[in-house]
Amino acid sequence: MVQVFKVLLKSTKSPARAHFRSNFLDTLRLTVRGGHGGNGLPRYGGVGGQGGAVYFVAKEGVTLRKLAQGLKEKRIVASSGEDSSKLAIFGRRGADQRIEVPVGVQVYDERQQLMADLNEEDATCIAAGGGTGGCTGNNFIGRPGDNRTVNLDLKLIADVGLVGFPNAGKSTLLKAISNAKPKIAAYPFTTIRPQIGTIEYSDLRSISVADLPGLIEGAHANFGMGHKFLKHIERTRLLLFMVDIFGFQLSPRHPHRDCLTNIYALNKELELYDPTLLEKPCVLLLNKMDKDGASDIFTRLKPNIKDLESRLAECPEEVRPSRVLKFKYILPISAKNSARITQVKKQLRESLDEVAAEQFVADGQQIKEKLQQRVGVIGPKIT
Ligand SMILES: Nc1nc2c(ncn2[C@@H]2O[C@H](COP(=O)(O)OP(=O)(O)OP(=O)(O)O)[C@@H](O)[C@H]2O)c(=O)[nH]1
Repeated sequence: MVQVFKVLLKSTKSPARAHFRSNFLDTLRLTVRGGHGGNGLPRYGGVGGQGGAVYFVAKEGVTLRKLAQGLKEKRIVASSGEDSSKLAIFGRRGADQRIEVPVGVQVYDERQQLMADLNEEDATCIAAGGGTGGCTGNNFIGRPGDNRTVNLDLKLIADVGLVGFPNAGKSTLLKAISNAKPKIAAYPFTTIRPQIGTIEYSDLRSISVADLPGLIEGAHANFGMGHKFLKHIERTRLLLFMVDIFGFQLSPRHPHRDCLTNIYALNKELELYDPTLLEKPCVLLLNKMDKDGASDIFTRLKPNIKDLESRLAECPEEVRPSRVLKFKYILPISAKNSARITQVKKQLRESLDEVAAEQFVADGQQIKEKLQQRVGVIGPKIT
């Protein structure tokens, strides 16, 4: 009987669902409390030890999932400071709680105010300070430490953010240009977590590319996974758009959109998420050029893709952006056959170098302006 139940219960578990379960965790909510300050000793003027603090340190290789699994509970409390005593007039400080978090985590308090942006290795943030020890200022009664709920929000850091609708061939491209091993299948939503691949060049230069899945038309209205993964795009320096040259249809209930309309739709989704993203430099890849008829479509649409304003009026209103993208490069490729992949790598590198050069000039100008403001008109002349 037990065996029968076991079999029956097992059979209710759909194998397909297991595939959709993602191990990726990019937000984590924790309660943190600094240690209580130790009491002072009024008779001897003894000072209680300060409570320990809870602090976060950014470390490569740490993931939020590992962190969550490593914690016994989602409440982290630092130790209290020691009371002052005749033997130890100055009470010992309570032990801190050091929590390692992934690089790229932003720490928000309960009011959703940003407390810290831990975007480089060893960046540190005190999440909850310890209470002060008892002393003359507080009648020798130790104070409680900070107590708050914090949200850890991970935003991946990559040089290039790869965006496109499902089934465009993003995973295939990532596999062809980098060391990543994403899952590839002929149905949409195969990729259910952001993947990062690294492109290695012969001169040891490397560029990281993040495949940001789940973007669909209407994601801004929380369709599908909504904009869950789009936040990761904020920290990329270059956007790499990918569309299927034959267009895309999300489901039989949705209209089939041709390649140009899909570019407008991607443009619109980004605009709705954050209009400043449209200012990022971007490159467009038109994929599946190996298939029959692809070259004709490309020849026909190329002038319109180069100048997206030209056919904007014909674009269906629901996917029409108010500001169009301007691509640095437009490349027809076949990710599957690795056709023009070397050129993609080359263009990505060149585009990033251009971005870095522009940033360098902009930073220089900013420093100059700041210096000029500081020295004013009577200071030394800054050229
Ligand atoms: N003919 C052809 N098929 C391709 C090409 N690139 C990808 N495909 C196929 O298109 C399908 C989808 O490819 P994926 O790489 O999984 O697409 P994706 O954009 O990562 O899809 P999601 O995981 O749903 O976001 C697969 O069947 C691929 O084999 C190409 O250049 N030519």
